[in-house]
Amino acid sequence: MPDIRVKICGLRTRQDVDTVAAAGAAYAGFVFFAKSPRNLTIPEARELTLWAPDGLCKVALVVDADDATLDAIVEAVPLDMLQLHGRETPDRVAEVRARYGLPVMKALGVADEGDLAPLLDYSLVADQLLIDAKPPKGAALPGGNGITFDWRLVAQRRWLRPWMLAGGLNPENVAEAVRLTNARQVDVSSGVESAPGLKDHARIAAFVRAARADGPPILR
Ligand SMILES: O=C(O)c1ccccc1NCC(=O)[C@H](O)[C@H](O)COP(=O)(O)O
Repeated sequence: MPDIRVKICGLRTRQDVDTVAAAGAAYAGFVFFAKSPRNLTIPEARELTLWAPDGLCKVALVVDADDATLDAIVEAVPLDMLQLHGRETPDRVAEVRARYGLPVMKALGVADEGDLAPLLDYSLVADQLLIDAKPPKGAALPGGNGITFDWRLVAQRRWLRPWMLAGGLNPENVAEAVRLTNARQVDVSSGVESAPGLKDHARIAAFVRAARADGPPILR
């Protein structure tokens, strides 16, 4: 079975970064969204991304960020990818990609079949797609809410670009999610936390093992 690539999102400390790298995750996500318990300032993110080892893909997550905000982030923080997690249009995705010369992953929320249609348009302009659960009405955060969607909607699906499954994944359910959907990449945030914004290092290691082994998690 080909390797499953794992993204752990919402890292806030050097220990988080070390744990993610040691566990063998491929991507580390850093959140720039003031309302999030995982939010980082630009200097904090710079410090963590400089600390991160080579080979770990450093992803900045933004929500409907304007050029000035993105300019400030990209100027100060060494990054490998931008994740757009708001209502960015396909044109805006293309604009961001061209302006910064960085790969762009566009996140889209899914609750039912009708939410899948826009994925085609975005797959023409983004480098990757992140298929997440749609946030509940009135939610403060567009992601990181720890809720799943019906994985059968994306089971065995392919788009023009690589895609990543997200939304309510955790060490206990990720193997089943991978088995059912055939996702080759998975993303998690709250499912590896002990409290909002506080990463649980044992759960990070268990998540990566479970995602890759397609078997039950071993929590040590
Ligand atoms: O994680 C956040 O706080 C966040 C805030 C604003 C926009 C997006 C956010 N997270 C995006 C992610 O990539 C999460 O990993 C993804 O939504 C899955 O989260 P979870 O269901 O908690 O695993």
